[in-house]
Amino acid sequence: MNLLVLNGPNLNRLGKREPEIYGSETLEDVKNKCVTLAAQFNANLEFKQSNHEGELIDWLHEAEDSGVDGIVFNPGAYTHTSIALRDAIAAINVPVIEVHISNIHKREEFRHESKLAAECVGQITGLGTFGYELALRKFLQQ
Ligand SMILES: O=C(O)[C@@H]1C=C(O)[C@@H](O)[C@H](O)C1
Repeated sequence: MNLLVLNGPNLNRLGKREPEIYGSETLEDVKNKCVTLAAQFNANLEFKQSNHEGELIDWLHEAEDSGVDGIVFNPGAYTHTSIALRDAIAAINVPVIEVHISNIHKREEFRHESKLAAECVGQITGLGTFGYELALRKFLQQ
C-alpha cells in the first residue's frame, strides 16, 4: 500500500506556531509517527508540506499518476478558501481524508466551513495530531 500525507501552509511552523491551539509537536514529530505506523503495516508513506496552493495541487495529481492508494491531507487555511484544491481532489481517483489538528468548528466563524470536505472520504478535526494516525489507520486497517 502507498500512502501520502500532505500538509498545507504554516504547518511547517508546527510546535512554534500558536502551541496553545496546535500543540508543541513539530511537523517532524508528526512525520516520524506516521512513518513508524506505516512501517508496522509494511506500507510505503510519503510525507510532504507546502505553503503553495499550486504545489499541493500538483502533488494531488501526481498521487493518482503514481498509484497512491490513500491521502491524508491537512490543507491548513486553504481548507476554507480553495475551490482549486476541492477541484483537484474531485479530479483524482484517490481517496482523501481531511485532517485538522484543531476543532475548526469551535474556532472563528471563517474556519467553520471546509471547501474540500464534500470531496473527501471524511474529516477528522479537533483530535490533535492523533487525527493523522486515525486517518492513516483507516487506510491501513480497512
Ligand atoms: O487545525 C488545523 O490543523 C488547521 C490548520 C491551519 O493552519 C488553519 O488555517 C486551519 O483553520 C486549521
